[in-house]
Amino acid sequence: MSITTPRRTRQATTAEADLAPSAFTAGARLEGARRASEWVREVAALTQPDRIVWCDGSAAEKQELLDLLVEAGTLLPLDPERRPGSYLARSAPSDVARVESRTFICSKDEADAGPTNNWRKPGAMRAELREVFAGSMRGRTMYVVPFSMGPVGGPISQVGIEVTDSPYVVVSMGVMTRVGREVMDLIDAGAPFVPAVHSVGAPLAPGQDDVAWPCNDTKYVVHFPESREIWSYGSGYGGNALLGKKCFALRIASAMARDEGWLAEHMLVIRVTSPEGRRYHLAAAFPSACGKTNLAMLRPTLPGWTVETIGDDIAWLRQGPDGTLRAINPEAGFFGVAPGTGVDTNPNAVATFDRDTIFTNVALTDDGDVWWEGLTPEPPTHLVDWQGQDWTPADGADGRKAAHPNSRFTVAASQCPTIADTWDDPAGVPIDAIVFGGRRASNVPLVAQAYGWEHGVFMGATISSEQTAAAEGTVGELRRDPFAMLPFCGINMADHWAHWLRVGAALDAAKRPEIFQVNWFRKGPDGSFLWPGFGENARVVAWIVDQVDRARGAGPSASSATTGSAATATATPVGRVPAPGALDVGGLDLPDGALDALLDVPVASWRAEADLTQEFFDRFGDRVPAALRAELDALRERLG
Ligand SMILES: Nc1nc2c(ncn2[C@@H]2O[C@H](COP(=O)(O)OP(=O)(O)OP(=O)(O)O)[C@@H](O)[C@H]2O)c(=O)[nH]1
Ligand SMILES: O=C([O-])CC(=O)C(=O)O
Ligand SMILES: [Mn+2]
Repeated sequence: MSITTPRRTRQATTAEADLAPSAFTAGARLEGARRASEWVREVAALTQPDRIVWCDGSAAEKQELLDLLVEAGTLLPLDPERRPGSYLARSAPSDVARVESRTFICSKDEADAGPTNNWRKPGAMRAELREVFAGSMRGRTMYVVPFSMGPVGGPISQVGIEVTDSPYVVVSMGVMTRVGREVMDLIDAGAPFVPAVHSVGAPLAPGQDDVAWPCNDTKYVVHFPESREIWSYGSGYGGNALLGKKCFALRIASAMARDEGWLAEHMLVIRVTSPEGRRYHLAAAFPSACGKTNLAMLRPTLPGWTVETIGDDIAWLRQGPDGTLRAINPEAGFFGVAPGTGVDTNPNAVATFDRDTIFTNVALTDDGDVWWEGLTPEPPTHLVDWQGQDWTPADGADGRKAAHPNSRFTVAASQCPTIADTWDDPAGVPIDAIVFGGRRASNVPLVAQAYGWEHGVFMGATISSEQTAAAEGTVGELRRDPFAMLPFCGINMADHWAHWLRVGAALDAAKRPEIFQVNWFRKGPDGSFLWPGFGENARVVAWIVDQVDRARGAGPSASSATTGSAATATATPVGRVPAPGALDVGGLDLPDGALDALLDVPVASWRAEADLTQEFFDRFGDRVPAALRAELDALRERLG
């Protein structure tokens, strides 16, 4: 099979090159096959690729592209005995994470982007893009990738087309989304699609040799929320270049969701089964590199409990015909953080990427396998690091990492041993609890339950977290990351909160999810984590679902009764935390006083935090919903 579908394979002609790039004046969502090929022609006229290839998402096409990438030096095949069907990519050292300073929301009205986004006037941005994209694909092939976010044709799903000059992006999109003819058939039949243009921004002059990881120092990740368009330039890195993921499924989708009454969130989704066989679904929002993939693949240490994976990064939620809030995972793969992912912390992830995986910016072992900090307790005696340099444990002792802190694995969700049989149900799964989290060394308790939907939205709106390596910037710096959506919200963040209040109000109280906040990252005075985390987080999950049962009057579960506690929760100013004895810590080797320290709500620092919340809210002026201002007042009252 060829990587081209003959009907659509075509050379860009001079006549096309003369066409005015009217894609830049798109006002409404593009519809239908004619508009798809017209749009592709317009982009080609602007970017001037040597060749246009329409992708069909087949296995043969994938293999052809992989072979091409190996030949180009972008991918290094790993040892087929140790890691069948797997490859290592080393990016340019400057192209390793999302570029938030170069990410733009170009709504017509600046206030619709809000103070947390970089806004540019759409017209001015279009002019700028026209310049950088002009001829940007010269000497390269432009691939046309029709993709679906969510099961193809599902009631919560959406389709898009990404054109890209990066075969690495094509292969990755094939793992992360559903690519293929069925998607093109939907578009041919008139389904509206999100047009997404990507170029690495490295045109080749005739005869010029390519580099292994073409990219450009100038980068743009641009969204036009009203016309639902995406333009990305200069980067090959996941979150900047796989446009179905953050750009579409979060930034564009958050605008669609606001207009259409649903939710697009940076959330994992899991199915939890208690020892009595009761089933629950949790959706949890943590900022980048704060534990979503790990919670999504949790292997419970509590006997009798099961956790199954629905999604690890993005959820689309919508009220279903039965009145429950239903969630789908719009993705088809995982683009997971490698460092810290090991046999001890996340054995399910390790089993997932045992084959058919693309690793980016990890280290290479002498026997043709991969390694990174945390994969095994001890590093091999020799490695080639993520930049292709020799590395020994002595370098590690000097603080030189073998793998980039934001190195990643790209792998199909279907390979996960704990994937739920409902993970790709087009109708989604009914959500019982929503969890917000962040990386906080102090103040924020291990777990707290909101006093109601509005308080829960307040919790989500006020999350702060220490910055990680997933984006450029200073790692460890504390920043507000409301709903874990700070870098991903395509609308004014305060409007996102108002939208959550509306969605909650429209749900039947008996079916409305309970809202919680968690923090796996609280530290003791010696700077080490107080909570063991990972599989032990099942203990917190068990308390959460027991609280859900109680809120619904379903009565305590037998498993919670074994902890022998009548009152399961204690009211604190920030929410209900587990009452003494209510959190099952049996068999856990916690240091003396650790549990009290984990659940402590220090009033003085929370008063200071409330003042900071007021300052934060003030940045959004009168767009902050009155209900959230009232929640801040109520918090201050509880703090005394
Ligand atoms: N201490 C501790 N670390 C954790 C825990 N869960 C995850 N981590 C670490 O946090 C880092 C990121 O975890 P992930 O689960 O990949 O983060 P994510 O939220 O899926 O990140 P994105 O893909 O960037 O959105 C890894 O190094 C993990 O090992 C936990 O419970 N405790
Ligand atoms: O999008 C990416 O590059 C990876 C990711 O999940 C995040 O940063 O939250
Ligand atoms: Mn993410």
